Amino acid sequence: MRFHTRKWVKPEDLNANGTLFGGKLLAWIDEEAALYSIVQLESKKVVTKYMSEINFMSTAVKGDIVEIGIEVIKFGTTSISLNCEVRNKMNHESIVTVDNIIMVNLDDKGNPKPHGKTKVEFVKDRLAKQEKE
Ligand SMILES: CCCCCCCCCCCCCCCC(=O)SCCNC(=O)CCNC(=O)[C@H](O)C(C)(C)COP(=O)(O)OP(=O)(O)OC[C@H]1O[C@@H](n2cnc3c(N)ncnc32)[C@H](O)[C@@H]1OP(=O)(O)O
Repeated sequence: MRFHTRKWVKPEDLNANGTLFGGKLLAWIDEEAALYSIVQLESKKVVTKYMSEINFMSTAVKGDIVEIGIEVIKFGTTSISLNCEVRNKMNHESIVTVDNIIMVNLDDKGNPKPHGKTKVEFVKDRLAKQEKE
């Protein structure tokens, strides 16, 4: 799994117990899944369709640095299925895992649209290919 994004836990991210608010963490995960899908599918019209069970394993406190990892489980026809883990950057303790996030590529009318992708691509490879052409 690649951990692309780091977040710093700030006072405004805390719940009444002084630990990282779960809703904030889910917003970070949703944004990360959307960004990852937009890059992979080369489409700006991507929505979250489904999130599986969310397992909170440990917490984070003010000042902690957390990192968000995403990996592709499957490229579907209009969808992409992702797996996500958020962990403490310094000790790699797992904070939350989401086994299955389904993101769907949409057309201009908001209907599912085939994305044509079958494997993970890297932007640097796409750019190198464009340069050769
Ligand atoms: C110039 C300015 C540019 C700005 C540029 C900025 C861009 C920055 C944008 C950021 C964007 C952020 C986005 C954040 C993420 C949200 O917050 S998105 C908001 C929350 N989500 C929504 O509102 C979605 C609401 N749902 C829907 O609109 C409809 O359900 C959908 C998504 C169109 C799907 O419709 P549907 O009839 O269920 O479609 P269906 O054909 O049955 O299924 C489609 C695919 O999903 C799969 N699927 C459906 N249900 C399930 C399920 N329960 N389990 C597994 N798979 C499922 C199907 O298997 C199918 O996959 P494929 O086999 O085709 O691969």
